[in-house]
Amino acid sequence: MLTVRNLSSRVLKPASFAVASGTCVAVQGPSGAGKSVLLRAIADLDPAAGEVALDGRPRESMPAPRWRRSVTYVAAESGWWSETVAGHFPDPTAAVPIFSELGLPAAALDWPVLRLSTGERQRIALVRALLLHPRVLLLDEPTSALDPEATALVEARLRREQGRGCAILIVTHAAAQADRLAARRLLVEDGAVREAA
Ligand SMILES: Nc1ncnc2c1ncn2[C@@H]1O[C@H](COP(=O)(O)OP(=O)(O)OP(=O)(O)O)[C@@H](O)[C@H]1O
Repeated sequence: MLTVRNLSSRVLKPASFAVASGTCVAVQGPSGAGKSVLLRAIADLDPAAGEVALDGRPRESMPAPRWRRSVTYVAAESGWWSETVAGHFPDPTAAVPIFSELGLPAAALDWPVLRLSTGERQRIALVRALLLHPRVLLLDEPTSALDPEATALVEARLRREQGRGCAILIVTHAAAQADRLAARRLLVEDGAVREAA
């Protein structure tokens, strides 16, 4: 269970909600409303006041890198620090089965990052996060550049993550995707977060 209480920042108005293990919550709202800011604040990537806890354990009780491995943020545009795809994986062979699940060929490990399409980047960034076996996935528009087939593959994988108890917060502008994946919706408007009816 991820618990957020009075989480606030320069952009974010105090937000309180919980996401149970194995459930998915869609985060929706207009462009610039604060959806990414919310996810980044939960992941402890930007300064924010308030309390965030995982299964009752406050995030202050663990080192920040450990928190971010358990509560993993996948940005809309991820960072890359190595020339090839394989350079982003401590154990590239472990990535191969998930590549396949997401419709990526194993050969993509040898590709230079520079040649990757936006949709390939999105999926490979997701693989990086999945290999951490996080307790919570914070996904920022993870399928915005994908065709319907690849989107379906990603959604199937996310359902499996839920099945193993992962809690998911997914920012999506696609109402149909929220319907398919999420049991609840959070609406972000002008930095304020509320439960959608
Ligand atoms: N570090 C920051 N300091 C000040 N303002 C910021 C910071 N980061 C983002 N903002 C602003 O906060 C607002 C919310 O940004 P955010 O990226 O969360 O929007 P969003 O809801 O994710 O939008 P989109 O759907 O377009 O991705 C924007 O006006 C943005 O310019």
